[in-house]
This record gives sequence, C-alpha cells and structure tokens, in this order.
Amino acid sequence: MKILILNGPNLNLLGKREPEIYGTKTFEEYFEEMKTAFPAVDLVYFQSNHEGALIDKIHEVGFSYDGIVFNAGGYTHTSVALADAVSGVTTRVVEVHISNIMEREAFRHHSYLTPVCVAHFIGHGLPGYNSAVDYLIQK
Ligand SMILES: O=C1C[C@@](O)(C(=O)O)C[C@@H](O)[C@@H]1O
Repeated sequence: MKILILNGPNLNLLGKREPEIYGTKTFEEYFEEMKTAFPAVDLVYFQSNHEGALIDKIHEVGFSYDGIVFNAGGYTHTSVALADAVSGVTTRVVEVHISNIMEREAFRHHSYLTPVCVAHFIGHGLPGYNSAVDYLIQK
C-alpha cells in the first residue's frame, strides 16, 4: 500500500511556527514516527509552498497511489484549483488539519477540500495524520 502525505504552505515551518497552535515538533520528526507506526505502508512525504506544485503532485500520484493524506494549509480556504485536482484523480484523499479550524478565525471555517475528500481529521494535532492513514488502511 502506497500513501502520499502532502503538506501545503507554511507547514515546512512546523516546530518553529506558532508553537502554541501547531506544537514544537517538526514534520520531519513526526514523519519518522509515522513510518515506524506503519511499517507495512509505503509512506511518501511531499511539502510545497506553491499551489501549482501541489496540483502537479496530486496529478502525478493520483491514479496509482492508494491514498493521499492532505493538509493544504491556507489553500484549504481559498483554492478551487486544489479541490478540482482532488476531484480529478481516482486516488482517495483524506483532509487533515492540525488545529481545529472551526474554532479559529471565521475565514478558516470554510474548506474547499472537505466536499471532495473522503474523510477529514481536524484538530487532533499531528496524530490526525496517523488517523488519516488508519482510515485509508481500513476503508
Ligand atoms: O496553515 C494552516 C494549517 C492548518 O491547515 C492546520 O493544519 O491546522 C489550518 C489552516 O487554516 C492554516 O492556514
């Protein structure tokens, strides 16, 4: 089973960025824990701050991988193009957010991705990524 963990803008700063919201662990550290937690899954990690690069990656893996776990960061709330990319591929995509976007500023309450993803894990911190992989394994 092959799953892409796809992180959008500013998530490269995890560990340094607003630690009171996002914690103090880097995603690279967390990704090592994920690989240990799912030894039977081929986990691939990609992060970009660029909308087009995220779209290209979804196109690249979206007809061959078994799942994509996607935290689109701020593009969640703005990007019709990313939602179209998710709709356009056959691989199932699960939406993840570290923080609870529904309890933050009003502009974070709407997600263009929620309607086109098969599930979402919101506000569970980094363990939400593990829950998303679990979901893809079980469903
Ligand atoms: O960059 C992010 C991170 C986020 O997707 C989260 O994981 O909680 C929530 C978004 O609103 C924000 O722009």
